[in-house]
Amino acid sequence: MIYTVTFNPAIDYIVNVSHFKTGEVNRVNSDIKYPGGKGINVSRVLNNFGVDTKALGFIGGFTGNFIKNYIEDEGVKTDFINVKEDTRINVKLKSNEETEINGYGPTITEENLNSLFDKIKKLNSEDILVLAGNVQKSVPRDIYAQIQNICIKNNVKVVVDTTGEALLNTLKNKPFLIKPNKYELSEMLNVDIDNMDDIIHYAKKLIDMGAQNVIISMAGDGALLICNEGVYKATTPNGAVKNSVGAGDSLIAGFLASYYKEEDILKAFKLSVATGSATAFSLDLCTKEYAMSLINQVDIKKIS
Ligand SMILES: Nc1ncnc2c1ncn2[C@@H]1O[C@H](COP(=O)(O)OP(=O)(O)OP(=O)(O)O)[C@@H](O)[C@H]1O
Ligand SMILES: O=P(O)(O)OC[C@@]1(O)O[C@H](CO)[C@@H](O)[C@@H]1O
Repeated sequence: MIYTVTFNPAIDYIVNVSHFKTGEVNRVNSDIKYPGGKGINVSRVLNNFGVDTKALGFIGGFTGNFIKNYIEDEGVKTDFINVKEDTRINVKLKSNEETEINGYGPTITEENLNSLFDKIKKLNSEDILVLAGNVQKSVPRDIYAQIQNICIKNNVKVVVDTTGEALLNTLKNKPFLIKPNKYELSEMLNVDIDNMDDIIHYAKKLIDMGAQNVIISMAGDGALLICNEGVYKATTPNGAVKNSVGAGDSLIAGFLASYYKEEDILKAFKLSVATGSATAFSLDLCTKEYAMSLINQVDIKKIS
């Protein structure tokens, strides 16, 4: 089973406004609410691919119930821990530019954390765990590293998709896969990144620091994979972007959907990029059929 943990789920409130202006009343052309949060997105796409997945994490209030009911109706298994405050609402404003306002999220208590640890202790070597998204300020900065320590004892592969210090803290525990985008790479290592050579150089540093496989996603410019066999670059398919929210999460889901069945890193990389793009070209997260229809447009080259 592929488990995901989302510490800070969200309702993604997507609003389309033509020519958004600050300081004025703007009327929306259309709006829609989706269950969101990075781990939840990974589970939703895995479920679309027919892969058995369970979403863990913390939800609260009417917003939390919306998420739970929506994804359970789609067929995603859930085992959330209820918290006292409401799950956040993240505003994704589509206008001439894309603007995001991500909420703070509910407080997580020590008791909440212990309940999560108890659930994670039950995973075994057949399972993969995805730790994805931002963790609230009430949670220790090394929480993902603490969870990895439980997983190491039970031989559970761990994928980490977060940023900054929280991600750096996990490297010593050898995560199976991490996926910073190029801006997150520059921010986490506190370096300027100007070109592809810089991206490769610093992505290799993440391998030296402990990551087993690193994907650097580069939106419309594709993605890089750094693994035992070398460095690979993937092109993206052509298409019109409708909503890129969750493209990175879809990339991880596509990777795992393939890897879980075939254990072939390069095949998994190919499907991952097709899946990320399929979501970028969709309003909601992508379907399996759409991702598969794009896979032949993904060209992978070994570049070192
Ligand atoms: N404009 C685009 N055209 C084609 N594919 C795209 C585009 N934007 C994203 N993708 C696909 O999605 C993948 C992930 O995108 P991106 O690098 O934006 O991830 P991210 O920053 O983690 O995204 P998010 O946080 O919004 O989920 C890319 O590697 C690519 O396959
Ligand atoms: O605030 P975080 O946890 O970093 O990101 C949360 C979020 O922006 O990530 C997902 C897209 O990747 C959205 O569904 C969600 O709103």
